[in-house]
Amino acid sequence: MRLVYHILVYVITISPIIKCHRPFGGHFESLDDNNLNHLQTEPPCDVCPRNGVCVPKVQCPAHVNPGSSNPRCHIDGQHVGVCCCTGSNHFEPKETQRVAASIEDLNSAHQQSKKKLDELVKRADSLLNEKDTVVKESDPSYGHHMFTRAVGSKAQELGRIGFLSLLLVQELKSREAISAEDLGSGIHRNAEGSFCLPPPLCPRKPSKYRNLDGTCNNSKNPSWGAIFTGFERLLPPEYRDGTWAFRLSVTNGILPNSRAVSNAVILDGHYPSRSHNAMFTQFGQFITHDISSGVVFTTGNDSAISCCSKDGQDVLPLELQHWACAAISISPKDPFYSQFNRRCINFVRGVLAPSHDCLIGYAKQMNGVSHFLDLSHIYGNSEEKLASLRAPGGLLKTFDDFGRELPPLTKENQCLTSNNVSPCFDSGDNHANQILSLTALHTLFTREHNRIARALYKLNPHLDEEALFFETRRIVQAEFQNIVYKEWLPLLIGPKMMKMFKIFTLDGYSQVYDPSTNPSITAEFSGAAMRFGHSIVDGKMLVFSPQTGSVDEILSLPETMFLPSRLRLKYFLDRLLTGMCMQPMQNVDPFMTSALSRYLFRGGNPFGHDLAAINIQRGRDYGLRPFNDYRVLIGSKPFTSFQQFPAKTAQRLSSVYTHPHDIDLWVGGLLEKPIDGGILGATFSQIIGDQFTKLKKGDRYFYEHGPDVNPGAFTPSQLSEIKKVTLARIICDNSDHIELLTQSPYAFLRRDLSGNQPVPCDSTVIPQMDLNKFRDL
Ligand code: HEM
Ligand SMILES: [Ca+2]
Repeated sequence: MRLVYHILVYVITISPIIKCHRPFGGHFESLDDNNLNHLQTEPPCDVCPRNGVCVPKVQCPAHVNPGSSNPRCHIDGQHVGVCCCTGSNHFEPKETQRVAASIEDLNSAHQQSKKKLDELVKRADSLLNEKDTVVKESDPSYGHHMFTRAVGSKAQELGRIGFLSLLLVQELKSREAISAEDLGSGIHRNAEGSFCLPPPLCPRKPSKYRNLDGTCNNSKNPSWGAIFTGFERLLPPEYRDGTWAFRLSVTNGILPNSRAVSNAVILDGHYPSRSHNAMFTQFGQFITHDISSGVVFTTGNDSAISCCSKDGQDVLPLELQHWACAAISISPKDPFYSQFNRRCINFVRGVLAPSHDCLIGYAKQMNGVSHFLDLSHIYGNSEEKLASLRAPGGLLKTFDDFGRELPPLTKENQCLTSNNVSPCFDSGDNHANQILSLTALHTLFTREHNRIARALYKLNPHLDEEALFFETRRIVQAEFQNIVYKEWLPLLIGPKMMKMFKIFTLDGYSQVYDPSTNPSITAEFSGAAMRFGHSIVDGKMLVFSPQTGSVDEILSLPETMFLPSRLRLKYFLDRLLTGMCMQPMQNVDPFMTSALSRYLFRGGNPFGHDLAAINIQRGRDYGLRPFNDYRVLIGSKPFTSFQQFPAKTAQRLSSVYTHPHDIDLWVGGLLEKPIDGGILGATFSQIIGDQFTKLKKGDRYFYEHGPDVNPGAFTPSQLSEIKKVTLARIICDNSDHIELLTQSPYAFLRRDLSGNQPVPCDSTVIPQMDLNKFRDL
């Protein structure tokens, strides 16, 4: 119990109060917060001038601009931040209006860009007749396609409009009708409406339940957080041309090849965590799938674009490449792929989102799910999808496998094999089959919905089916948010960050809803920071029988991808859940299992994809700035010499990168030492802390917000019941109870930690929510 107690105390401890000694000016001893190396010489002070608000540095990007003066301050009298008057804007507001392009320029550029798009589409369609331009289903790249495609055709349709906006910007830029600063700030008024979308129509009286697609959450900005909108940015992108082209090295040459960086810096290794378990890892991916899903371009007939030829033996010649191709070439000396004669990793660029506000600028990549934590991967993002998932009685459809409820079956091509014996499961996002442990979480939350719906019906027989379904959804969404903020996130970023971002879960309603906070996922979060998760995946999956007390199976990861049929075995779910809670997570470090860096989605092949190379390339696709820029954003020092890294790391980095300033964000973030009480370095911690702050402050329907702001608010007594729910309770209530009859109370920590030994599921140590508080809804 003692170790768990310490970890939890960690999570809720208040760090010592830093006193504000003097007003601005003068010197002070460095307040090195373990990893928050503050650079300025100003002492912090409690009161911000010019009505500024004291925020963590990551939330005030304008502070990095030359000439900006954001004095340091104490957040809550305890943590060091900066006084901010610019919010999440990248630039200080200008006193003079910028000169916009003339209407004539805009109109003619508009015509030109439409013509260009037509030509590009025609050319792309004609490529379909050529050999090797579409990915074969047997190729590892096909698994990647299955993972990055959106539900339905709307993403690609809207992506065309987003792409048209980009062509317009590029045309304006070639005419010098748009300034670099306009591109950087991403704002420039559009001339004609067809580039942008009408705002979503919202009822005057807001609904008690969130919209499925995330629209109408914010009454002034109803598209904020909606599906198919763009990722926002902490810092403006770094594109070579200011719009979409991959960035260059500081030396003006091209950046090192993404596969070469993966080979040199991201190694395979086994470094198990002493505290966190594989359930923590899996829940991270489950959270990700709710809030972030980049979509990549497909061909006109929605097939997977291939940028490689002859089964990956080469990169396609330029004249045969789709405009969205950014293939990663592989060196003939590659230590792994060379033995299979592979010289090319397929890579297709992310779809661009059209804007809702008719403002254009640099490319913004599209999110293919609602940005909010609303279990959209369970319920879907549209009426049609939800209709296909619903069953009578306020329930979600399930597949009754001899009395065991599994997610419903799908005939869509989402698995490597699919027939009556080897089922393939449906979900809100079509990604549930990616890995068995993910399918297990989909199973738990689908069952939780049905468990609550049945119980609510007994308490509220008057409720019609519609109300029963949506009341249940509201409760399950709240349980999920509670687990994310109360259990999972503190174990990720640690108590200091939770405190600094003010996202601790306290009793009662929270008072932090802020209608000026845009909840959207940032490109930095999606394209790099949250991908820390790829480093904590173990190449093996433990299946453990609690009944016999022995390991039942150790599955190698590739065997668990898009092959969910094991879940049909009577004992499997209980044994898998037990194994996930027992097995350690891998540490966050520059090590990644070769199951992801060499064998990803291998199917029947002796090799697979390299997820590390893909992450690096995706960061460049998204225009993420170098790692150093984000270090400066959070108040840490940039790296100016490779010698500042440990010797071996320095040698690996310098074998590929020309200068430390070129290091990609995902790579650099994994190299940082974890901060106190957390498992991530300072840069990833702050990018992720900022994101989860936005997802709370900018979500009107957040479960803790009270009736003054939240149309779906719970009563105080209902809220305190929801706050009792832990993942351990969800596991206990929804496993098969064939072998899993006990569970560790802290489901994200290893079962072998003292104090976390399994207790019977009806033990009060794993509290239950009293649904009686939901009578008379
Ligand atoms: C076996 C486990 C996993 C596999 C096979 C996997 C695979 C993938 C793949 C193929 C992509 C798309 C890459 C691209 O084209 O850019 C992706 C994206 C991503 N993954 Fe994972 N992943 C796994 C686990 C995780 C975990 C544990 C986390 C977090 C804790 C995570 C976070 C992310 C994020 C944030 C993205 C970007 C999502 C987006 O497109 O917006 N993944 N992953
Ligand atoms: Ca969502």
